[in-house]
Amino acid sequence: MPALNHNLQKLTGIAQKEARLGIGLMSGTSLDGLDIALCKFKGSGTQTAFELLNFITIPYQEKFKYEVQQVFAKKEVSLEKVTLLNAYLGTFHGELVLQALNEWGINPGQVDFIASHGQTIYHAPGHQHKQPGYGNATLQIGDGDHLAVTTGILTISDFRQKHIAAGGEGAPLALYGDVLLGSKPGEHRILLNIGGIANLTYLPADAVTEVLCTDIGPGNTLIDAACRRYFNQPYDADSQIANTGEVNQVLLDALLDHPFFREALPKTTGPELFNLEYVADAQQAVRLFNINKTDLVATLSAFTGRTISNFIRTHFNLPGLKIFVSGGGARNPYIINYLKSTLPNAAIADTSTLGINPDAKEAILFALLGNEALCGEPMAIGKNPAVLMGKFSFAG
Ligand SMILES: Nc1ncnc2c1ncn2[C@@H]1O[C@H](COP(=O)(O)OP(=O)(O)OP(=O)(O)O)[C@@H](O)[C@H]1O
Ligand SMILES: CC(=O)N[C@H]1[C@@H]2OC[C@@H](O2)[C@@H](O)[C@@H]1O[C@H](C)C(=O)O
Repeated sequence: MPALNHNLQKLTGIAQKEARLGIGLMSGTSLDGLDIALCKFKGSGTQTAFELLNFITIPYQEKFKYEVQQVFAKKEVSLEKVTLLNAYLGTFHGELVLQALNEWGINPGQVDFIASHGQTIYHAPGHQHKQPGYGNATLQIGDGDHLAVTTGILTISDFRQKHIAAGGEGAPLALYGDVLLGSKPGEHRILLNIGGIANLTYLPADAVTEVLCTDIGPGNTLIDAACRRYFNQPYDADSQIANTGEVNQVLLDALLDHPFFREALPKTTGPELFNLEYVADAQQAVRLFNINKTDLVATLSAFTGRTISNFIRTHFNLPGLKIFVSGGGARNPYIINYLKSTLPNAAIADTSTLGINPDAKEAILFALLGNEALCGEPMAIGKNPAVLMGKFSFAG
């Protein structure tokens, strides 16, 4: 039998190791920076033992954010810019990984794999694009080959395509990590992530078949967009703006009146739908042409709170429900207080009470998916695609 080439030999060696060091990378819809989580794994699937060794978010510079925004969540963009950014981002993320490893005093040679989400620039589930003849689609850029060659580390990337190929919408992938890291027999749990978009995984006390993972609607994306446009701030730090505004009930009702909220579950969305045009359309529908901008931020914050609490009350009105929050929205007091006051029967805490750093959770998820791609088996969870995801890029 011919010998395996050096890449396949190395790959097999990593998959068969007793313990693996993996880096998970997440660059979310908020475009705030690159989350880098260095994790140690033993085993896979339900036998996974995992430890977060280091975590950092390296913030993006304004110039870089501006470049990505040119091609982000827009129907028409420069194809040249997409092509340039696809390569640039892969190399850039690789450089940020090297920077983080240097700060942590770790030699890249010690790391077995990188699992990279890339940057979503367009998410197009069928219910949103409505183009006849086309199915669900999504596009993440930041090619894995560039990461692998820049760092010298085996890289696994582009996780969402397999999920779509196997019948999903390409998101949320949180499901696979949440089941492994967050389930507890005997407890009804919700793992709620409030990033640009809010999503949750419902983990019932016993039946894995009833696990549900879905996007809910906007998380911080509309609040951030209004803060950028009207206050020249990237976000509403500690809800300082929302807390001084008044919620406009008429606008809030108009924002809530959209077919997305009536779509079958599970469903996904993104800033392609939830953007300032969505807000302008809602204003138009109720002929509210002038609104004080502080009240607008309060109303958008209430919109996020209301969609999340409506969703949880409608689908999981259970005694003893425990909700664990992650993502930047866990640090938005307006949203968290809104949830606490409208879901009085649920215990709400952030995921640190589970030993999961709330800012690191999504980067950990991708590290975990990378570990599964290397040595796991497809997991059947309810009706979700039972597939291993990710494409392999070798350094040499
Ligand atoms: N102190 C704070 N006060 C209010 N909001 C905050 C605070 N810190 C972070 N945020 C919010 O969290 C956002 C970043 O969240 P996160 O990093 O979870 O998003 P993301 O990973 O890009 O999103 P997604 O999960 O949708 O891809 C910021 O843009 C801001 O809206
Ligand atoms: C297409 C895409 O990038 N979706 C993200 C986004 O951010 C939150 C929400 O929308 C979620 O569906 C998803 O990310 C997480 C990591 C997921 O797939 O679980």
